[in-house]
Amino acid sequence: VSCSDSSVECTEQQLLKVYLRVRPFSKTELANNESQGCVVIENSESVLLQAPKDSCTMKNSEKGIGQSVHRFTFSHIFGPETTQREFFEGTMKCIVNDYLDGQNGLIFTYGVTNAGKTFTIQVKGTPKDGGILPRALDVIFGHIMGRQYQKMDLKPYLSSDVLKLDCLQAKQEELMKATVFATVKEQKQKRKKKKKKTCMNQNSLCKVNVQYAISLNRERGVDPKESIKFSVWVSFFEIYNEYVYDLLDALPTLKNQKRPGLRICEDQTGNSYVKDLKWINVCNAEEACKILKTGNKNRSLASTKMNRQSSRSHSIFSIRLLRIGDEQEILKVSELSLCDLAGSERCNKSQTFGDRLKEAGNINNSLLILGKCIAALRQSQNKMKQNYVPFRESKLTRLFQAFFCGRGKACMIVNINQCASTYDETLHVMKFSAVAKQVVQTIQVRTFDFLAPRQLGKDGNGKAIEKSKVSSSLSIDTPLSEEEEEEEEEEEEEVDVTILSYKELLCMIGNLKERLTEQRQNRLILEMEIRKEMGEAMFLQLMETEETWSKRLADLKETYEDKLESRFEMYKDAIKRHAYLCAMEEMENYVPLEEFEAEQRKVEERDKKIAELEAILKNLQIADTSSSLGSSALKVLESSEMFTSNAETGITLELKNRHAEKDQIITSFKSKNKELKKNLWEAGEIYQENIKEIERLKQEIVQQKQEFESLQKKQTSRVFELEATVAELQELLCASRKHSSVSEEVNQPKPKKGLFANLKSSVAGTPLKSIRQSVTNTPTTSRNR
Ligand SMILES: Nc1ncnc2c1ncn2[C@@H]1O[C@H](COP(=O)(O)OP(=O)(O)OP(=O)(O)O)[C@@H](O)[C@H]1O
Repeated sequence: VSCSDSSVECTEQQLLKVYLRVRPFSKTELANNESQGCVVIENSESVLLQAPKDSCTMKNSEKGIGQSVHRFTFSHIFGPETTQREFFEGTMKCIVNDYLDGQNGLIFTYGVTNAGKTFTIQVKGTPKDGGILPRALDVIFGHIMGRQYQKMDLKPYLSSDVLKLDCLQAKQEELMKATVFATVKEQKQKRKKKKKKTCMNQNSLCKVNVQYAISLNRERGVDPKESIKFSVWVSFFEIYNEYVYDLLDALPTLKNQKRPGLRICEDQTGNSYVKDLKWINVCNAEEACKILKTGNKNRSLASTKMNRQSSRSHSIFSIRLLRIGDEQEILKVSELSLCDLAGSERCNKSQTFGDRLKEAGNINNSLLILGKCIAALRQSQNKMKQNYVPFRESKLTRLFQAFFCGRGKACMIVNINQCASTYDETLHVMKFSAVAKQVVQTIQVRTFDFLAPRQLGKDGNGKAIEKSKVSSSLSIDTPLSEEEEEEEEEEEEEVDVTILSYKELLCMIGNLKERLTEQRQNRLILEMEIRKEMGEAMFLQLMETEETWSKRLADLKETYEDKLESRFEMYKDAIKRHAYLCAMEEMENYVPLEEFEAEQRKVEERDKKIAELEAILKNLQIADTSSSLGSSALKVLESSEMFTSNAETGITLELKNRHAEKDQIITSFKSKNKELKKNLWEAGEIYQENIKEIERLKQEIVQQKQEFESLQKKQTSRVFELEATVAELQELLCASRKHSSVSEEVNQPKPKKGLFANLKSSVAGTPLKSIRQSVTNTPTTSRNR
């Protein structure tokens, strides 16, 4: 603790208290095998988180990214068996005590949906087992018991001031309170039976808690006869989709009517407050609980996959305690705020769509900014220099800003469940809280004189109050249209200038200028940090996406492979069937390769024989041989045909045997078959040609025979002619010889004359022997003749 002036200001530095509460398993969770030993509480300050098999963390650690086991330390850890009372005493006692001494306090619960945040703060379940809020109320009212300020003319105003109300305004306050309670009554009448039971429970709870409060007061050494009076005021609002709504405003009855949104402003001290928020004066814990109930009724709840009654907004219940002196002077105003943050679940896990998706986006965004603020606060401590803290980026952090900047004590309650299915989210929450735990808070210890609240109204700025009241009534009664709301948002000034004097305005401008320069300087650093953070977040997201896609890819590959395989089998069968049918159809024409080759050889042989035949036929002189050759060629052809038909029967058998094993050969055989057919056709052609040739040769033989015979006849007739000529010549010769012998005897030989004389000389020139020889060359038959 460091004090600059002990009577005026003291500052205290302490680490932000972060408590962990582990929720027990529900029956359904146990049945769903959610209990996989993910959360192991080592001792009251340390917990071990072990990644279950199917979590992203485990998969990443298997890839070498990150670890599967994480250890976290907290200010205190409360196990699943911890009762509500034990939890309250372990966490809230100190804060509530400080609050009663005039210190501000903020408690916020953080955790995934269904982790027990609302259970921890409020009265979910049985009323006997109330959370920290009803218990804190009991302690507060126990503390001020018998010392309550009975009137309603001193009302909290702005962030920490008090407004002095006149009679009429005080009456209006009473009326407003009655209106709020009337809605509870209406509800009560509807469920009379249930109400009786609840009231009894609440009464019994109150009795128990009042006794408990008295004992606490005794512990704290409170004097019940102290002259100071107390006035307690409560408010309850929610931040839903970055809009602030008063939960004590009745919900619009008309369907298209919009809920009036409230604005966050800053007063002259720079502290944020919700403008026009309803503050209700409560006399006891029961009344405060009624307010809580009314607000809960108007709260944005929805049934998500993970929680049937999930809070979709951040709700803040605030209790302002006015310490009033003997002369109605305000000595102190302290505020205790309990914030039930919406679940920090991820969209895919909770299967959010439409409105739920938008809500989740806004919830995650404001929680992200809260995380950024906490990280920035921690960094500025480490670097020992002022760091830009983005408080103003979300409504939630704007309201929390004062608590982190010394206006009071903040404490964080981290709620987790032990379910394996939400492990990754739980780990994220734990990492967030690990950063938060390192934040050092600088708390201004408020002494009696320090920052005494301003009392406005009767002796203060009456004009400002009037204005405020007018705007308040306007804001509450007239719902703004969407455009108007947007316009207002744009025009919105952070400070409610209506309450400031000219000097204050100048001062504020100066402050703003300073802040602007500071912010400009910090902007570059912030940008770098954001880039880094974004990079890290994107890397993680990319890793997750890659993993999901690679998994999907593998699955797809597998299914396609299966499909392809089955389709391939199908096609194979179809081809087999088709080939079989084709083969059956073409069975008669089918000739195996060996047979085809044998046939080819035969065709070649036949060609040879035909060639020989042709050679023989050319020799026209040997007619008999040629005719016999022709017949033998015919026989050869006939035998080849017979051979082919025999081969065909063999082929059919062969095909049947081979068909099953050699599907692939079918195609090649088909082509060969075609070739064979072609060859056979060619062979047939040749065969036909040969037959024609043989016919032609036969005709030629007959023709030549005829010519030969006619030639023979001509020769014979020629021989006869020659023989006749010879006979004539012989006669002539004889006659000439006789004549020559007579003339020799009588006269001198006479000279040769005319044809006869020439013939005689030629016969005399040609020896008789050669003539006879030519005659002997003629056939014997003709010679005989
Ligand atoms: N410590 C506990 N002991 C027994 N039951 C618990 C405890 N904490 C929570 N539960 C039960 O768990 C369920 C979820 O709790 P709760 O609604 O408080 O979660 P939440 O974190 O507020 O969820 P959301 O963020 O969605 O509003 C409730 O049924 C509640 O009764």
